[in-house]
Amino acid sequence: MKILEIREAVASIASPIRNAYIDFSKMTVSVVAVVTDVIRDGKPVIGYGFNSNGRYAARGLLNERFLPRLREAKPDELINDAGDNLDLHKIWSVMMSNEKPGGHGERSVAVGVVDMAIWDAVSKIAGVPLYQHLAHTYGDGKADDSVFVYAAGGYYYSGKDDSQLRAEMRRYLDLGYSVVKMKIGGASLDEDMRRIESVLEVVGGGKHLGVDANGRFDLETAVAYAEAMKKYDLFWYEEAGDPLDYQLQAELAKAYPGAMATGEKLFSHQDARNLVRHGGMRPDRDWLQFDCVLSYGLVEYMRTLEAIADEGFSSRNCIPHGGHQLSLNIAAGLKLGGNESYPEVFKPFGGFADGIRVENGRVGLPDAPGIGFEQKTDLIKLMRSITETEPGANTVR
Ligand SMILES: O=C([O-])CC(=O)C(=O)O
Ligand SMILES: [Mg+2]
Repeated sequence: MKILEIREAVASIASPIRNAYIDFSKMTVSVVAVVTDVIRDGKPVIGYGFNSNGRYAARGLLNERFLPRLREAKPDELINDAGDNLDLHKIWSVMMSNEKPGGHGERSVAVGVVDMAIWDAVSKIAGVPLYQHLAHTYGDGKADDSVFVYAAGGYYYSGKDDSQLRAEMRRYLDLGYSVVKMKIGGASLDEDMRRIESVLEVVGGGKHLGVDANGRFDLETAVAYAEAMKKYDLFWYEEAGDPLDYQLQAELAKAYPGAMATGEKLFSHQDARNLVRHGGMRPDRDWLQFDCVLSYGLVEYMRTLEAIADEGFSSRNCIPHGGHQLSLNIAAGLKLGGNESYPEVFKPFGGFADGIRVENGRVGLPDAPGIGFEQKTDLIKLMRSITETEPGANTVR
């Protein structure tokens, strides 16, 4: 078997929302389609991938380095020994040939997009949903039947007041979520506490609310928020300071007895290992949010899971950033603590297969081969349409 073609396109996920650091008015994602010569149900198997959200499309890196390496490789450098499927680990090494270690930058995003598409193709060729493939190949053979998901939103945008924020959170509860998340750090401390208290009235207590500062605070501000929020006993306090400031995180742990969460902007297993070694994160209560697509894909994420295990953390400590179906499959197949979900933003890239409902804060997964994109009509339609145009003509829509 072989890869016949890899198509690349860029899609817009722009919206008027804002977190404490950026607005999303120009946000884009890369989409790739890996076309194989394997026929299933009378059609060639095509794997799809996209790069989560928050880091912009990686078009230059894909076209200058990572896709040419795959196109130039001999077919047997990319397939397994039996010759009947692609080999993710070999493909990863081909993409990363002639890349120095460290300084991960955003090449990890480009590699992650391709990695997602290959996992989709591999599980379609194997004829099973990816979560089952993962449970059989790397786990204990049995995937979780459902996954904890929380509703991320609570963004700032112009003209949004507390009653709109409360109404948004009520919609999430009505959809079946039991935990919601809102942004902090984009307003004054007093204003944010008012916003938090207003949401707490709706969700019924701190255990149902996480807050996310998106890395905005210095140590003094992070601790001031910690002091002010301690009494709420929140689900978690996310990304207080700069993602690479492990000392800040460790100091915060001393001031904040509640659960902390971070890691969405760490893009390699080495960075993840540094966080759990030096960031004061506590396996008995804290959460790790590495998003595999932003961080070299699932091949690397498995190394990350090993690295955190060496420091006393379990896969159940992980609730990845990004709200995409790849992490949902990983959560079920490799037994993570859950997954993020964005019921109202980053459409159609976030969300679940059509007809799958959230119940008591948990979702099931579709029973079809692959990641489940074909079972999410709006997403597959978009990914097909932008990757089926003439090469080079694929534009942001
Ligand atoms: O606002 C963002 O960039 C997304 C984010 O942090 C999250 O989902 O945790
Ligand atoms: Mg976040």
